[in-house]
Formats: sequence, structure tokens, C-alpha cells
Amino acid sequence: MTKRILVFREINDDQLAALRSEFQVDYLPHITGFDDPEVLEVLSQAHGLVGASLKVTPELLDKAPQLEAIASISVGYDNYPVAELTRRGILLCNTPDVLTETTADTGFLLIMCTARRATELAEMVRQGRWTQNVGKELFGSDVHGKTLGMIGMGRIGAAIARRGALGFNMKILYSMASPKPELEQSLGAQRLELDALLEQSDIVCVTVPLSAQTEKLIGAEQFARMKPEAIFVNVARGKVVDEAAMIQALQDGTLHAAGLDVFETEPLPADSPLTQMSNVVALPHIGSATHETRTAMAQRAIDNIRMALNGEQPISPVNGEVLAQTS
Ligand SMILES: NC(=O)C1=CN([C@@H]2O[C@H](COP(=O)(O)OP(=O)(O)OC[C@H]3O[C@@H](n4cnc5c(N)ncnc54)[C@H](OP(=O)(O)O)[C@@H]3O)[C@@H](O)[C@H]2O)C=CC1
Ligand SMILES: O=CC(=O)O
Repeated sequence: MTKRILVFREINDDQLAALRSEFQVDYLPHITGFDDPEVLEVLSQAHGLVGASLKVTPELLDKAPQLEAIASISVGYDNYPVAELTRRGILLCNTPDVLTETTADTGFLLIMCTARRATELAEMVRQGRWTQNVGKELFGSDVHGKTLGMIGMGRIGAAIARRGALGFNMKILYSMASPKPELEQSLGAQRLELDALLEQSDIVCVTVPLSAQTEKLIGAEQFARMKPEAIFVNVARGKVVDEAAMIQALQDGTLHAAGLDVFETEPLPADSPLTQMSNVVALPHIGSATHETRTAMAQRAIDNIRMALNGEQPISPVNGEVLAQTS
């Protein structure tokens, strides 16, 4: 029997053709949820899912009785009920490593744009409001030589820290991670408690996954601990931050500026105060969104689903316990 896969994120034509040579593929790259009756009909027949950014709930799994594996085109897997998938023997795979450097580039882009007020000043030029030399009220702050506090020091955190230490001569602090002796040696990174990191950093950058332990990790109390001139950058997940508290801190000056790729609700609602603040650089969740990296992520997901549905060990399983159950 040819197995059936629902692909719910855009992939390249050659990748789709390769999948179709082996599986029956329902290609619905633009769906925004699984509620539509036609989508539910496809889901009820699917052995595999390949996609990203849509919430998969236990209730939805009830409607997918054939499901054997999900290959997320993302490294973060907070959209999936991992314990429930494991309980049902459904394998979940993700795409670590292939997006690390691109997402770190985005993190550094946000650091640079926010510190140097690049989007605000570019907008001034674009609108024809550059009528005199830029005075000190529009100056930014240096990035080189400053202290960069990394909240989370995994693959992406370390890649941002490496850019900061080696490219910009920054002092690196880190928190919310196990000790990293190699990075302490190579980058001079120093591990601190979160409160101390917040108090000492000029730029604070969040790279921890969203989980029950990290939800709203950064709120009013944490913003109040930061230096008055500190910059806050989030390339992880919006819900790691108490967004209302961040907006309040930006409005009342407790927080100087923020560079954000991720938000509590995505797409960011047009009426969010964050869209109007000149001290906020907001990007539409594009951490990994380059041609090269999205192609590599899709390929990893395709390799994962092929292996999973053919009974082989996929490259990057999240719930490897399922493999142990079936082998
Ligand atoms: N903006 C975007 O487009 C993108 C966003 N992301 C986000 O970035 C996150 C990090 O990715 P990546 O660096 O590859 O992940 P890693 O697993 O390599 O790193 C996670 C880091 O967070 C630490 N951590 C702290 N608390 C927890 C916890 N409760 N559970 C798990 N880890 C914890 C880990 O500690 P330890 O070192 O001890 O393991 C580690 O240092 C993703 O989960 C995703 O949400 C990823 C890609 C693109
Ligand atoms: O947000 C993106 C991811 O890969 O996770």
C-alpha cells in the first residue's frame, strides 16, 4: 500500500516530485489550520504530516487514526503535544542544525538594527524626512565591545555568542543552560544566574525553547532588572516573554528598545502597540527564512518522513522513545 502524506508548508518542486515518486502526497501549503472539512478528510487518511507553524492538538490526533509520523519543518516543536504523540506511538521529527547559522544571523541582525536604530532611520530616509544632519537625539549605541547576555546557550545561542565574541569583541554571559566549558574556553563566556545576567548585560538575547518551564520566563520583574539602556532581543518564541509586560516596559522607558522576530500571537495583530513603537524592530518570524536554509529544512523533513514511514531511524527524531517501542 502506498502511504499518504499531507504536506502543509511550501516546498520546492523537485522536493515535492521526489516525495510523490514514493508516496501519495496531498499538497496543501497554504492552509492556516486543520478545521476545514476537506483538510480533515485528508488528515483522516494521512500516515505522515510534513509542515510547520500549525498547532497539532490531541483532539486533532483523534481525527488522524492512521498517523505514524510527523516531520516538522522547524527545530522548535512547541506546536506538538509530544507526550501524547509518544503515547500513541507517533514519531515526531524536527530540523536542528541546518537552520542554526541562519537564525543566528537573524539574531545578530536584530541586535544591530535595534542598537543602531537602522529601521527607524531607514524609514526616515525612505519617507523623505532626512532634511538635516542626524543629531544626537537619533544616535544609536555601539554593539562592539558590549556585554551580550544569552538566555539559553544551545545551538543558536552559541552561534549568536560566537558572532558577538569573535566578530564584535563582546563579553559573553549566559544563563538558563547547562555549563558549556568549551564556550567558556573559546569565547570567554561566563555562566551566571538569570538575575545577574539581566543586571550586567547591555544586550539580552533569548534563545530558549518554549515549554512549560520557559513560558513567560521574562516579565516585568526581569525587565526592571535590566540596565536602563539595555536592548532586548527575542529570536526564540514570543510566549517565552510576557508580551504585555514588555510593551509596558517599552512604553514607560524601563526597557530601552527591543528587536523581535517572534510574538505571542503570530502574525502580529496590526493593532499591536509593538507595530507603532520607534524603539522596536519587529520582523515577521523570519529567523530561518532564506532560500538556502528553508530548502535544507524541507529536505531534512522529507528525509525524516521517508525514513520514519519506511521503518528506518530518521535523522532527527524528537521522541526517540517511539523508535524504542517499535524496534
Ligand atoms: N525565530 C525563528 O525563526 C527560530 C526560532 N527558533 C527557536 O529557537 C529555539 C532554540 O533552538 P536551538 O538553539 O536549536 O535549541 P537547543 O536545544 O540547541 O538550545 C536550547 C537552549 O535552551 C536551554 N534551555 C533552558 N531551559 C530549557 C528547557 N526548559 N528546555 C529545553 N532547553 C532549555 C538549553 O539548555 P542546555 O544547554 O542545558 O540544553 C539550551 O542551552 C527553538 O526551540 C525555537 O523555539 C529556532 C529556529 C528559528
Ligand atoms: O521558528 C522556527 C523553528 O524552526 O523553530
